[in-house]
Amino acid sequence: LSIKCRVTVVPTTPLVTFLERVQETALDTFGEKNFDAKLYVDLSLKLNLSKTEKAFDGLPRSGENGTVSVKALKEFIATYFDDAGDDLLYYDPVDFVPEPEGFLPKVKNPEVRAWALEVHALWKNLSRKVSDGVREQPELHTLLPLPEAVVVPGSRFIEVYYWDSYWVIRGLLSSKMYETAKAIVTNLIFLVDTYGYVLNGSRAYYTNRSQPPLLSAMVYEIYNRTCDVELVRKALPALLKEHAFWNSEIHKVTIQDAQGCNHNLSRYYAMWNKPRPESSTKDKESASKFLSNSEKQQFYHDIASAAESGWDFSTRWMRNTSEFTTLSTTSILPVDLNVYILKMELDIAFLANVLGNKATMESFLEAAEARKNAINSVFWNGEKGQWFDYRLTNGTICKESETWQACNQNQNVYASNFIPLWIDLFHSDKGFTFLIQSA
Ligand SMILES: OC[C@H]1O[C@H](O[C@H]2O[C@H](CO)[C@@H](O)[C@H](O)[C@H]2O)[C@H](O)[C@@H](O)[C@@H]1O
Repeated sequence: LSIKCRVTVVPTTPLVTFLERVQETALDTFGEKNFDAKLYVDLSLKLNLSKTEKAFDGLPRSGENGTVSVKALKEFIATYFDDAGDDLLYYDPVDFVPEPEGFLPKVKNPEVRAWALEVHALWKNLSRKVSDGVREQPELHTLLPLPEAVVVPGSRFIEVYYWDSYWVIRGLLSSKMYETAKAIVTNLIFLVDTYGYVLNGSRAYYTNRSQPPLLSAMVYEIYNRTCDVELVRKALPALLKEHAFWNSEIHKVTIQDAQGCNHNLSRYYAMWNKPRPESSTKDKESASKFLSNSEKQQFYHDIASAAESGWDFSTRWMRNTSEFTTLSTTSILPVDLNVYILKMELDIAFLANVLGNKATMESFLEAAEARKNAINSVFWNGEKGQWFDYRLTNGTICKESETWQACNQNQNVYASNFIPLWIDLFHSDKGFTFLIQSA
């Protein structure tokens, strides 16, 4: 009756595959000290891929392992590639002013205000625009051609990230930078239109997974500040598509409670079963303990799914908390993901109402009610006053449904056990009352 869940794999680009080879060679040549695998998959080509590959294959190699010398590899990289980050240009955000009018009116302490203004000034440092070259010849870049200006997390993360954008937007709204906030949402909608979901980040090697789904929360926050109905009109179809993605066959799991009631919940489930290109050398080393190809593939799938959770990497996803190779992200129903999807359902209902679309509003209020019940039936633990992640008995097997067992709740304490308190719906009962009483 049960069948093995197939892992859908979203193929990457020939450029990413080639850059992984360069990455591996660089590790052999330059050694582990200060090695950052991501740097190599962020390089962009100066010439076309076949010419570059030909030159790479022609590099002189020596010794048993065919090592390339430091000098030859440095020369090859300088000749054939632009530096990582060269394809993203510094950008002056249109709505940035050094001290916005009405900035954080409740913050009176002068030192805290000065610090807040320093943080505010970071928006200028972190704003970028994808260069025209990426749009003209996308095959030379792993950076994706987003249409609008972007705000990047910074440091080695020189592309847009999905869930980082939520906090970026919260900050931008405090800084009164509404246009920049809307541009970020436009980019994320572009990703949904192009791929069917918001990618982990705007790189060709991130197309196989998403990240904690907070797009609806971004639209909701912006609408509350700006009352921009056009933004809502543009966003709603993308939000409906994203909701379908997180409830798709691979993400959705049904749990039957003791009363025989079925509850649908979602899990992280990347569409990938190979090393992550941005950390390929590290992932291969971690997987070297497994002998069979299918065990390796399962492990890679769970690594990419942990990256999809935004919690890469936490003991939360491990069967044995001291052994990384027991990572089993896809066999866990996470509290936080389901709360984000519940929030998405409530936001969609709210936004549909803004557009006068009553049918969508009603169907999403119903979906939210069902998920709230599922969260309380499957995750809530009255004795401990928390919502716990739920371990599936056999996550890789697709069954019609699985019967709830108390022993499958992971009773370790993580911040995510309290995420339901983010949603007003949970304030009147359970954890909130419990926390107030304990306090
Ligand atoms: O701030 C950006 C993100 O940084 C971390 O994850 C990202 O880097 C990983 C390795 O380079 C990659 O595998 C992962 O998919 C990326 O999202 C952090 O864990 C994320 O929470 C954060 O969004």
